[in-house]
Amino acid sequence: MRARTPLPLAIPSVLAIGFLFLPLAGVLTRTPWGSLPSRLTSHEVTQALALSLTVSAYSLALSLVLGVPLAWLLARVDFPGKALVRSLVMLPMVLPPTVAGVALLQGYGRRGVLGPWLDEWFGITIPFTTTAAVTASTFVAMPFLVISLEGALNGLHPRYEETATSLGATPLHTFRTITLPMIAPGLFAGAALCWARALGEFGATITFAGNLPGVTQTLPLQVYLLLQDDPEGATAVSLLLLAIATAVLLTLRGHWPQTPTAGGRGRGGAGPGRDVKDSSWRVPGTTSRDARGHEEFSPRGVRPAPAPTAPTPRPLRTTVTGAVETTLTAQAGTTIAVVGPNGAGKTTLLRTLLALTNRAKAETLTLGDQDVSAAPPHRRRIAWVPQDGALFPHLTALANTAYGLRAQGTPKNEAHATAQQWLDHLGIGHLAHRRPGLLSGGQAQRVALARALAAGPSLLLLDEPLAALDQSTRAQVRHTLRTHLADFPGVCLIVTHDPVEAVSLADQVLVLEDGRTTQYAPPAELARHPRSPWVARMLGLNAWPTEATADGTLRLPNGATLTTADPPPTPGPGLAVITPEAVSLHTAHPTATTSSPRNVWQGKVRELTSQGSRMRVLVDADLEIVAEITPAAAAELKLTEATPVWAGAKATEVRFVAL
Ligand SMILES: Nc1ncnc2c1ncn2[C@@H]1O[C@H](COP(=O)(O)OP(=O)(O)OP(=O)(O)O)[C@@H](O)[C@H]1O
Repeated sequence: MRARTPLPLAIPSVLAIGFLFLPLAGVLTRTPWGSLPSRLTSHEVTQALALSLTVSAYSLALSLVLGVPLAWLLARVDFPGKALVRSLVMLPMVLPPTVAGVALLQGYGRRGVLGPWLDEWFGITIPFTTTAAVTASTFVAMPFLVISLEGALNGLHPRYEETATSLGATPLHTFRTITLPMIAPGLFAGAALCWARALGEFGATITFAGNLPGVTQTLPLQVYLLLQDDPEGATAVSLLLLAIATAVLLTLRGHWPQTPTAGGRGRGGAGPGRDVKDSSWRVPGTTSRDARGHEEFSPRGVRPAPAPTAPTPRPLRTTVTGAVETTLTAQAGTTIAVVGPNGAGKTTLLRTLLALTNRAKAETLTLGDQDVSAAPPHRRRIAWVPQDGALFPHLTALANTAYGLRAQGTPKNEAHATAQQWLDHLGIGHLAHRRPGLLSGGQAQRVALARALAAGPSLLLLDEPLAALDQSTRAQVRHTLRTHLADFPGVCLIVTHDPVEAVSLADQVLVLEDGRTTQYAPPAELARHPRSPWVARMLGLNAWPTEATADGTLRLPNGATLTTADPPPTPGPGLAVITPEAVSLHTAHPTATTSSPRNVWQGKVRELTSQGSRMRVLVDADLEIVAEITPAAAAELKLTEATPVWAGAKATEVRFVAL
């Protein structure tokens, strides 16, 4: 239900509307409707109209040629004095037009800064010519195009262009096929505003170009002239300008940059900011089961089509230095999970391999027998699937999937046929003609994977591919990923925060902490010998850095000691690890009971969470320790937050991992 408009807001709003509308109503009521056709078809008016259209068209063309690159520069390049340049661009928007005319005279007039040179070198005189009218119009109108386009470019997340590049598109191809279509509404709106402003330009034109019929006398100038001895004629021409301006605004409806329209710019696919749980973008008539990506792996019971031709297997060898330091070698067909705390450098590592950042450098990057360390992003054959998929919203699932092949020069029919095979292979062939805006999060992720695989990469980079999906879709897409990564002959790096994903999808786990490699090992090795407290905790274990002493006890940083039944043969640093299931909880000191663990801590329950059919209890003692117990045991102990408890672990349950 819509909220009622509050009266204190409604009254000034109505007044504002009246204030704006009244003068326009005046024009409408005072227009000499009877003589309107003859007045508007008179020689003077048609001549001025033709001149106005010519001047505004040239002005638009000039603004596009100069303004588009300038907008791109302002939006995409950091350079000294950028704020100053932006202010300069906006200045003509706020400058009184007559002042703009005076400035133009001082710049390009006969006695201006550039005028004498133009006259001397080229014999060109600008003032009081049609060129002057075009110059004046461009001066005041171009800022509208630049500002509007800069806004559109800023609103376009670079992820789209970067993904296109990773699929093999050259910068020019990316600009033509991704940037331009995606900023088209902003460009269109900016161009229309620029043209309309040029059409209505008066002050700068009359000052710099004069009022010469057939040369510089545009419609606004004619209105001014007519007003002096034919007010009705002025009203008639004003109506013409009013009609043109209204037509422009009506055409622009819904094309304003930043207008939050459904499926608008930058929101296609699982685009940035998209809530994949939002059901509003589902296809009408599809069941939630369909729209959430369930049961679609084998639509209509058909087995997924076989994979189209795959690239030759290529192992990976790389050494990365800078903000991230790591050395990786992996056999072809290996899936590597990249894990680590927030800010550890996982995304930076992927962007380094893609050559999309200068914060770190792949000193060596060899894929198979090819050294691509110095190759630009589009020649590396490294396909990237960003976290949200970044499907190109203006292309269908099929065209998205064919994008890499098309960018690499494959003819359209062939590329589309191969793309269809990939979509079939991933079980989403029936969605080929849908735009990303009509795909669910799970479907969009599969299309993004199909698009990456279809480009024939040697290295596949997946940045948290399941992060934006809800739990049940996540399980489905994980299954799809596992199936298809098993077939992928190159190396695949998956960034993830989810230990289940790391363990279930990967052959190797790369642990990054603070930009450095803590561990690079198979998941089982990670579980057996976690090399840092973070790794152990990621795997759900209790772990503390410790120092094994000569007497066989483990000394913790806070001075406390742990007793282990299996003391290390030599003293040294390591991790003390206890599984949560091995921690027992008691309401009294356990020495008073039959079971008597050698390690006992007194503390308070800080947090209780359920984990499947078990309860995880976080206890604050001298150290933080997690116990995993049954709900029945939790109920028996009457555990709630802040309940005082004793936590115990037998010496046989304390494991020492040497570092
Ligand atoms: N463009 C940048 N300029 C400077 N520092 C950056 C830039 N991007 C990221 N960083 C910093 O680099 C470090 C690593 O960031 P990165 O995004 O690679 O981490 P991450 O492991 O992917 O983190 P998360 O798990 O939160 O996504 C962080 O400290 C981050 O603040």
